[in-house]
Amino acid sequence: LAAMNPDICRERENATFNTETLTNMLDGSAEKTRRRREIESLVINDPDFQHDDPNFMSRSERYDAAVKKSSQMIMKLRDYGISDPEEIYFYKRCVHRGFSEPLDLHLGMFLTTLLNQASPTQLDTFFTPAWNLEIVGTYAQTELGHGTHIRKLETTATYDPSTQEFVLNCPTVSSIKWWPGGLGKTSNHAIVLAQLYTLGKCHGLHAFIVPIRCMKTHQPLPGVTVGDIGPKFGFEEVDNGYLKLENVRIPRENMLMKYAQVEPDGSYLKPPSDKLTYGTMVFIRAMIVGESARALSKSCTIAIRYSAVRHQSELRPGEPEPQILDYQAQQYKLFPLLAAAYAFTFVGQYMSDTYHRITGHINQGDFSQLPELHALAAGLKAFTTWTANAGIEVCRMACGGHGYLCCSGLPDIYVTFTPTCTYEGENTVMMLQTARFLVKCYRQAREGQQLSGTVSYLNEQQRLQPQPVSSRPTVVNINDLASLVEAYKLRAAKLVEVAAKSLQGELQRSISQEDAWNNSSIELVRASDAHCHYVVVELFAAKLSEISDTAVHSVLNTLALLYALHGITLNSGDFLQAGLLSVPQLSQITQRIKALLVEIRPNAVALVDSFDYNDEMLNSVLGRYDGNVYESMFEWAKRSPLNRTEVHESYYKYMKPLRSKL
Ligand SMILES: CCCCCCCC/C=C\CCCCCCCCCCCCC/C=C/C(=O)SCCNC(=O)CCNC(=O)[C@H](O)C(C)(C)COP(=O)(O)OP(=O)(O)OC[C@H]1O[C@@H](n2cnc3c(N)ncnc32)[C@H](O)[C@@H]1OP(=O)(O)O
Ligand SMILES: Cc1cc2nc3c(=O)[nH]c(=O)nc-3n(C[C@H](O)[C@H](O)[C@H](O)COP(=O)(O)OP(=O)(O)OC[C@H]3O[C@@H](n4cnc5c(N)ncnc54)[C@H](O)[C@@H]3O)c2cc1C
Repeated sequence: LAAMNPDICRERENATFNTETLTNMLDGSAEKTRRRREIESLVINDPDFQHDDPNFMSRSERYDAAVKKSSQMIMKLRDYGISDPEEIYFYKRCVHRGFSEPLDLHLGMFLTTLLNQASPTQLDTFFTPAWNLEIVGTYAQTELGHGTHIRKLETTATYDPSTQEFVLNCPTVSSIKWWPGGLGKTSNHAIVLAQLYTLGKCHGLHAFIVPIRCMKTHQPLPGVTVGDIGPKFGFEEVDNGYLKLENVRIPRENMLMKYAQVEPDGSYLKPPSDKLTYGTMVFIRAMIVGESARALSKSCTIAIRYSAVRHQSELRPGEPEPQILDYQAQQYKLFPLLAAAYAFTFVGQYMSDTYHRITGHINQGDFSQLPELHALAAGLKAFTTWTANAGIEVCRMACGGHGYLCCSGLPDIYVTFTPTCTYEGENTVMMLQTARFLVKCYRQAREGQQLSGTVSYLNEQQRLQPQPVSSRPTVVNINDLASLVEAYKLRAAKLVEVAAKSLQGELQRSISQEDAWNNSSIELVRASDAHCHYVVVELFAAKLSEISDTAVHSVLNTLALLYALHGITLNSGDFLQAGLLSVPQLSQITQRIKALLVEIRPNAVALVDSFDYNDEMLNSVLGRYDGNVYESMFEWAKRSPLNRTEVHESYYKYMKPLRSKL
């Protein structure tokens, strides 16, 4: 066993707080940490889950290995009696080392849609076989022609009362289902989103359980054309697929009927809200917020540990080369991202709690908070994925050339994470959904309604009327987190107002509501962004009040200040324009940020250690806990398939003959 790298040892010795205390806080409690580690070690010590490096495998081999692991995973979850969704998720993440896998859509969307949208009778019929993996399903909504504007999806489900069946059709090329994970080769069923026609009338999108492959032979059923859509930017383990349905008949009982129903005679019963069909997307959007935190915290772990062991260039003449983590510019790249990773972890927990709380009410028949849940999940999904996506790339470049190697782990994190900006609702489109809610709330507040929840600040609009900057006291105290939260809130209020006024101005030019909306999109997206930024800063600050350990409190307070101040510098125009900040304060903020970087520096490694990614999960030579990066990089390179023979066959085939010809 190689000794621990001395630099990284020193970093750990210099930390001012106990990493285990912080890990427990991130997990929720010491018991939760213990259980998570227990589950992870079940996987790590399991010989069935030892695997070849996917970087040295073809796509087909990678898919094969992933299906093998997924199948074993299902058996083992059963054997160990792990059935809590959160614990399944820990286990799954560890088995697949953070990669997406062929059963994701089955576990994340097929089962969830069943649970939320099937009637009790349908649950009896479908849930147990799906839980036992006899039924393997996916969520087939997107078509070649439409991903975003789902009201225009073209797949139809037409009810035939004579046989009490639905007849499903993809009538055009653009109506072919395209993208669903696990659809190409793995699934034998799909939840298909289709336009429901009954008694000659279209009732919009509804969800149907459609068998697509024979349960015995796994061959596609008659009328079903199904396959893999081909290699992608990443997601190599996943068989994202296409599906064309031609006169495929399914029983009436296969339409999910918890809310909307079609009676045997074809009459249609409306759901209490037609947005309930979109519920699974809200669930995954809420989950993605936590994924942003994970992707960013992993990337920071790799880049910060590596920066602690990497020495480069000369800082002071005659002295040894410093750790690259000592460069202010390096700290300025990484520490705000570290702060964001912490912020998003707390926001992810909040989003998950909020989802479960409001879904609880929905299940009791109270739909009043659905619009806020939708707006929050959509906005925070977009806000956090955009930041994390850009942040992963910053971390990669902060590792210099070695960050470009697959063994750094960073390319895989990036290609696996980046589609979260697109799937489950393209980010710009999601920001515009949040803006729609904000503008509505703004108008309600103007009409005198009292708003509650995350938008309650819009109640204070009278107080926020524009005043000349000079006549108004400067709002921000840059050393006080509560004051920074207030500034973010006022910025959000201001930008919501700017967006609402833009709409109003456009409408006064007597153009249509829709054109006014399109002509105000830039303001609308900015308003949502400011709203989400406020929510994140507010939640980070609120989290601090729950921390009793003074050492941990102190270091997280520093991170929260850095997160808030750095966000102000990135958006200084907004704060200046709104009169929330003065020009001299901007340079004070820069000075304050520099001081915060210095404060964080001795704790940087401990702060990433606290995320508690074991080496198997991190899968990065640069992010290794022991810091022995060069040795393991050399070992990894030796295993490259090109090195299997000393002389590659291409030499004999092309180079050698060429030489004799010249
Ligand atoms: C024993 C216990 C068992 C437990 C088992 C539990 C199961 C789990 C088990 C284990 C857990 C393990 C976990 C496994 C991990 C799994 C990992 C999962 C990985 C997932 C990978 C995902 C891959 C990707 C999938 C996809 O991408 S699916 C497709 C997603 N597609 C979209 O998101 C489409 C985006 N478009 C839209 O959402 C909409 O069309 C729109 C653009 C938002 C709306 O357009 P518009 O035309 O305006 O819509 P309208 O219909 O007119 O509605 C306007 C109106 O509605 C409101 N609205 C809109 N959306 C919603 C919503 N979702 N909810 C509520 N309200 C909504 C909108 O605000 C408007 O309201 P107003 O009119 O009032 O203003
Ligand atoms: C890896 C991956 C996995 C996926 N898995 C699934 C799955 O399992 N099941 C499934 O059903 N789907 C899946 N999808 C599809 C995914 O949900 C869609 O790609 C996504 O919803 C975006 O839709 P789109 O591709 O039609 O983009 P488009 O809507 O065509 O977006 C293109 C551009 O147009 C802009 N735009 C579109 N509408 C508006 C608007 N109203 N206002 C302003 N700008 C607009 C967007 O901002 C974007 O810049 C997956 C996609 C990927 C990449």
